[in-house]
Amino acid sequence: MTKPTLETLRKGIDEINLQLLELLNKRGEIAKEIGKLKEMQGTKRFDPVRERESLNAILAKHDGPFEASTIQHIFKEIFKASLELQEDDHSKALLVSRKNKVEDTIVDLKGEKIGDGNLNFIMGPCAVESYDQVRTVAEAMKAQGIRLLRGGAFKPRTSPYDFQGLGIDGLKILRQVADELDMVVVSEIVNPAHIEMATEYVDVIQIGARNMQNFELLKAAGSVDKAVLLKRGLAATISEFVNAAEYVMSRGNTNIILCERGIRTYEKATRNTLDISAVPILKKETHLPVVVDVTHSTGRRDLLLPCAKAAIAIGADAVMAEVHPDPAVALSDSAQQMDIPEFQAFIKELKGQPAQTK
Ligand SMILES: C=C(O[C@@H]1C=C(C(=O)O)C=C[C@H]1O)C(=O)O
Repeated sequence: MTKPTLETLRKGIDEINLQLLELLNKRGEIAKEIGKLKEMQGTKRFDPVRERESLNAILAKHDGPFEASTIQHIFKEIFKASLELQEDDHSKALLVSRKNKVEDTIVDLKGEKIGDGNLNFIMGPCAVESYDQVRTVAEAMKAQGIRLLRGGAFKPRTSPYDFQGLGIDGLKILRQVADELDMVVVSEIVNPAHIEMATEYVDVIQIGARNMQNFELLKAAGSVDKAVLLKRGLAATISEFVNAAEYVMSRGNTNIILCERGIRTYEKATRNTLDISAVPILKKETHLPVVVDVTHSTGRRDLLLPCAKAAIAIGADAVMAEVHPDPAVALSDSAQQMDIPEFQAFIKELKGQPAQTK
């Protein structure tokens, strides 16, 4: 008897591959038929009891050379794929997904559009400290044609002993200044019970990175008629981020702006690592506008401009950054806020950028 050669052995494998392929597809067709029957009967597609019985029957007949656990794993994958075949594509696509809506969502904030192909800016102090502080920054913004005014009134700080924000008084200051100068208020809300109250003062409810998976807050924000700016969590994957946006949209609120604000990595040179590739991924997978917060992602004033340029070049709909009349004495984030001359130079430089390619 001649020993089989590598070539003949591989030929055997090739034939089996094709048999497996044919059998898998035959099995898939049957699973689809079963799916239709279940649809008609109104029964659940996933049937763990049936899967357990099938696995037991398979394992009872199993006799090497693979480990039983390996066989179980392979068949479980087949069951899972069969189950997916039974679910129709539309019911699986998220509301925020491009599969569900091909056109870009444009969020219109009192005439300021985000997501219409033109670059916009969301600027303002990290935290609202006083009327004069907000008014000074807002006037400087207005002079540059920027109307989207951000400012924190409820500040989720890492330390409970750091400045926690002025709360409702801070929202009132923002509203007053915005009304005086015809601007739009973007401010973070941290408590689901505050959402209703906030709608009186803010035009955009910001959900901060630390609350990206605060599902009760997401649901509350999804239930009101106010735009939501949702920041990516510090350690959230893109899929988790997209699902957080889905929580908001599932409650009926379609005015959502996504914000990439850097993620936590091992790198210490910046406060967070700006995940710039998240921008085109989010734009491809969802129909929502995407903003890049260059302040929190970098935590460094010297990196604001280059990172904003990168954000614009890669297709961000808006750039978010913080401005304070005197950053050195700011009650929060003093190392990363721009003063007013720096802000003016920043905008001048960015407005000279070539138009983004879409
Ligand atoms: C095909 C069915 O639907 C699902 C898929 C299964 C499979 O691929 O074997 C088993 C049970 C269900 O979770 C079925 O119910 O028989």
